[in-house]
Amino acid sequence: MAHVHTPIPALKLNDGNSIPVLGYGTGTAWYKSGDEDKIDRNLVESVKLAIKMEYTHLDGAEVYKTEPELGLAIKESGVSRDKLFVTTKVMRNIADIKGAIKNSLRKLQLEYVDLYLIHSPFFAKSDSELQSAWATMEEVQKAGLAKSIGVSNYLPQHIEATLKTAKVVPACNQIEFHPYLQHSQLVEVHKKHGIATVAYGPLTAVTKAKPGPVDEYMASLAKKYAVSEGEISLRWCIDQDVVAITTSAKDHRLSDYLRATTFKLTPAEIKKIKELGEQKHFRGFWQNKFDKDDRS
Ligand SMILES: NC(=O)c1ccc[n+]([C@@H]2O[C@H](COP(=O)([O-])OP(=O)(O)OC[C@H]3O[C@@H](n4cnc5c(N)ncnc54)[C@H](O)[C@@H]3O)[C@@H](O)[C@H]2O)c1
Ligand SMILES: OCCc1c[nH]c2ccccc12
Repeated sequence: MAHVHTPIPALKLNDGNSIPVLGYGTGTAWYKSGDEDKIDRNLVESVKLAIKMEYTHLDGAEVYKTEPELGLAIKESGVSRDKLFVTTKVMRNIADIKGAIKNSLRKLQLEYVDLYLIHSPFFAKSDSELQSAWATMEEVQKAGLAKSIGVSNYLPQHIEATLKTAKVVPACNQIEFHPYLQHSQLVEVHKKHGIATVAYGPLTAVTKAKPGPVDEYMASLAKKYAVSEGEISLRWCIDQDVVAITTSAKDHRLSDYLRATTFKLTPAEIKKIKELGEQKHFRGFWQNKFDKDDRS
């Protein structure tokens, strides 16, 4: 297990804060379907190992029920709070965002999170519900409970509706993003407003959607850079200024992923993956919420 000690670089957000370009997620491989109070020590130890490996960006959510483990790992790591970038999200308690963040902070044993996200727009039956939820997010930021505020799983129409009344532009939109779901229209909207794109499921093309048109090319790039196809996938995000959130319950994968910070793809390579990826459409999350063919 080769440890790579290149610090993970950060991207500047529109509010002046910085977000590390590679994050460790506690959804997917880790979320708990059972009792939130029953601590998963494997997760605590995995987060501590990640922090030791110099991952600083940790992604949680109230619905993953993993905030207690994140909090314990941060505490037991002994790393100072200001060296870490902690995200959590609100979904179940969207009707009481202030109560939700206070509850999350209590479980995380933290005074503030670096980034607080509305987990999805699907709670809203009207634009005004999106707008009033966002106004409450702004209050949460003002109160110092979250350094940055953003959204997740928003489509262009949700962003435009939110921006009509927003005082603060969302710092980011965390979305499923990989060669088979490039959201080109949405990413254009992000760029226009200075909203950072944060990718979840960045490995999807090589872990869940094979066989596909990028397979052969990804394999050739993995050989060229002496990394795995997964790290090519992460680098493909990072080289487009897209923050990548990945995870694994396997220690060796966490260390392998860090190789994504040690090389760069050429503009031609980025473009070729883009073009090959456009030949296939695949969505791994929230299939019941998005229109089957919606690639925006
Ligand atoms: N906002 C949202 O709605 C939302 C949705 C999904 C995920 N997320 C966040 O993003 C994080 C990462 O999401 P993800 O897990 O889909 O990301 P990912 O695409 O990086 O996949 C990681 C998974 O792939 C597995 N993997 C890695 N290499 C592999 C290989 N060679 N072969 C087979 N499997 C391999 C890992 O063990 C891990 O389980 C989540 O933990 C969560 O924090 C957010
Ligand atoms: O963010 C990941 C997608 C998601 C939505 N609701 C959940 C509940 C438990 C685990 C993951 C999710």
